[in-house]
Amino acid sequence: MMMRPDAPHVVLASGSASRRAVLQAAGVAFEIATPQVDEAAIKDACRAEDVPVADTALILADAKASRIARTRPDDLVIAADQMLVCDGAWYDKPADMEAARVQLQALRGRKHELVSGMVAWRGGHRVWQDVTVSPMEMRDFSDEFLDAYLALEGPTLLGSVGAYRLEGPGVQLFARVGGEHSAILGLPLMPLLRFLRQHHVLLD
Ligand SMILES: Nc1nc2c(ncn2[C@H]2C[C@H](O)[C@@H](COP(=O)(O)OP(=O)(O)OP(=O)(O)O)O2)c(=O)[nH]1
Repeated sequence: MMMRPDAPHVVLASGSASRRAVLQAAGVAFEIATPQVDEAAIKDACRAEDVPVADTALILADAKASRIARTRPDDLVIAADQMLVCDGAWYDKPADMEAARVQLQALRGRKHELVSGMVAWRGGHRVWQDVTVSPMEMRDFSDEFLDAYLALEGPTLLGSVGAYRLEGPGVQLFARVGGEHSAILGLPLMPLLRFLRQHHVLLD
């Protein structure tokens, strides 16, 4: 690992397999803790109060980090939340495969943004935050292509805010993608690794 010997204990407050895989592959040593947060209720409240999407992502990330940080004041707790916005409408992880089909049909041939909010908490408060926006554009794929994609990927798509996975055959859904690959998968590494070096976690 690329960790400093005096690094604080790092906790990823997430139940996301994608985030865990991205951080692990980056050579960061961390523990996983899965926060119990009613994200839908927070999202609904933010939508009702016209909270901007970037602020909503940070509010959700804070909710996850603070739940775990409360009992771990000395650890560095990292959390993230990713929102999908298309022409002002917010999309969420699909409830089932039919919802995944409907969502992909709504996004095809159009541009959308993935808005990732990340926070770090230590000593009972937020010590860092970042918002990264990934511009995405789906091609106008056929229903035949969509049927084949849904059959191939199956329920793995239900864990993704876009009802797609960019890695693997999901890349065929797109006309163009923008920004870091890791940001699309839910954990923007460039800003996070910069912070971890500044916070004396990773070797500089
Ligand atoms: N494998 C994969 N996952 C993706 C992709 N795009 C988005 N995701 C996943 C990453 C996150 O797990 C999820 C975004 O939803 P959330 O930010 O609410 O996170 P989630 O509830 O899954 O986990 P967490 O809140 O961190 O416990 O979508 C992709 O292209 N590939």
